Amino acid sequence: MTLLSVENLSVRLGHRQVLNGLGFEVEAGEFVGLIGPNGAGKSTLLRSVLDLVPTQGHIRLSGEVAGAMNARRRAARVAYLAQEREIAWAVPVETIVALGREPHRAGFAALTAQDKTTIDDAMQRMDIEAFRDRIATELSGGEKARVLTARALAQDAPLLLADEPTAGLDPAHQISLMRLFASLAADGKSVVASLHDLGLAARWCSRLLLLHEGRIVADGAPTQVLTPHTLRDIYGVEAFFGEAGGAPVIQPLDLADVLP
Ligand SMILES: Nc1ncnc2c1ncn2[C@@H]1O[C@H](COP(=O)(O)OP(=O)(O)OP(=O)(O)O)[C@@H](O)[C@H]1O
Repeated sequence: MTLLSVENLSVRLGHRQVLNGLGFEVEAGEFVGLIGPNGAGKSTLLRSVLDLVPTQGHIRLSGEVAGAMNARRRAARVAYLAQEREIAWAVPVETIVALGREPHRAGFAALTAQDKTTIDDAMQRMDIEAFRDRIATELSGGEKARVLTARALAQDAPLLLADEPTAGLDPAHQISLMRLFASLAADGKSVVASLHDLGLAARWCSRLLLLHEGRIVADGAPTQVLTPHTLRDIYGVEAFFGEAGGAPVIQPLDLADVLP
């Protein structure tokens, strides 16, 4: 089943043409890494799906035109983790995570047993149970990131869009998150995550979309997309390519114009 369909998507912000006629589909069960250098258009692409920027083209969520949906209907189909990790409200962590259940609740109805189970599950997955009663604004950057990810998970939408979800996380929590996203995909959901860590992207994503200057320049399996050629041409780096435990290992080493 196609959870996201993007056709001929263009976005202009101010005087800049940020996205240029993008097209791709995301099927249920995919963990797609959205990669590309700074300014390539990754956040803008994710924000387009949420109708947060003016777009031209066609975006469908589970077959339905995204722009025509009200916020509640959209939230039932797609959860979004924004790049900004600020939490404005000085309320307990659990209250922030519970906001993820809003699209499933009628008005100010109390949380159901199902809501509570989903919230507990999201907190456990993000390893934040220990500080469920702490005030969210008083947490560290990485802890806040985990709280906001838990909120997106609690939304329990079939598609999760995450903007640099591993930023600010320590290595163990980065790997846990990539494992979690891979397991969500294995359960039939889809995740599209923008990533700068090419090693994590290569190892855990089922597919990579490489953006450059507002266009998709490669789309496919990680080893097809991340080649010495694309790393040099698009990122301007030389990298080590290897393999461990049946998955690719990619480690950028130096700037392409520095190495002999
Ligand atoms: N409101 C805006 N007005 C004008 N240009 C903008 C606006 N927002 C973003 N841009 C430009 O659009 C381009 C793409 O930005 P975007 O944030 O989508 O890139 P990105 O791939 O997510 O980058 P990064 O990896 O640095 O987060 C950038 O050149 C940026 O300067």
